[in-house]
Amino acid sequence: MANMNILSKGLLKSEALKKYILNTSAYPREHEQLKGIRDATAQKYPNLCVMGVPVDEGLFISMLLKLMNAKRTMEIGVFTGYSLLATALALPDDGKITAIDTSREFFEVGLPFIKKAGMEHKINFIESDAMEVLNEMSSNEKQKPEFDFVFVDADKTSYMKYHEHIKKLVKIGGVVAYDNTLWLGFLTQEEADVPESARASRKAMLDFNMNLASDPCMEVSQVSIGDGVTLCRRIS
Ligand SMILES: C[S@@+](CC[C@H](N)C(=O)[O-])C[C@H]1O[C@@H](n2cnc3c(N)ncnc32)[C@H](O)[C@@H]1O
Repeated sequence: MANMNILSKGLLKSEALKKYILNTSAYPREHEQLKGIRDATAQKYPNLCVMGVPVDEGLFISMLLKLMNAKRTMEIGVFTGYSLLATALALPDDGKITAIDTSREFFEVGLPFIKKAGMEHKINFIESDAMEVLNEMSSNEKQKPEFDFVFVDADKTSYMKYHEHIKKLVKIGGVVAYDNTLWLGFLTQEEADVPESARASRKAMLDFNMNLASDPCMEVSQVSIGDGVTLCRRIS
């Protein structure tokens, strides 16, 4: 019973801390057009708006990109463009983002805010299944792109397949960031306690995390921000 109390206090504290971080350092620093995307998404897709990266994660990605001097990036899983615009704002004026999503409709919700921020010229949006684009890029031996940074935030069951391609497309010293690697906290629960709709992704994420932990090509750091972001720096 005593242990339960400590545990529940810990969880409550962590929710309170999350709010504290958002209110103190994240919301006040959110770019006006990013807030525009967040509000427009909540209005248009009230049940899906949690798909966008949270504000503190957007700031984290922005900081990382600037520290790396990233110029050429790829994003898999754009939705309405929150992380995409956070990335575009962090890149230099001649920076370029290859942005892939199966839905142009989602992307178009955020596009007016991307335009207002003056960032459209940095973005090449491709409406496609990500595997098709990755297959094509990987098979083009003559002009294989070399990305400084790749952000992956699409279907969780495909992360392992994406990784096999991306690790050859990111340059040595470049970084791949995988979102949702804590998968809503379900990873540490028994499968029977997890809603059926989340089980396939939970299993895929458990396998993916295990696989990354022993990937000799990557230095790995799993960061507990948002729903978990795993940073992989290519070392060979
Ligand atoms: C979690 S949302 C991305 C959120 C986004 N990063 C943001 O900050 O708003 C996942 C997106 O992945 C896209 N997606 C799912 N499966 C995909 C696939 N196989 N190829 C490309 N995009 C995919 C969905 O259409 C959806 O927009």
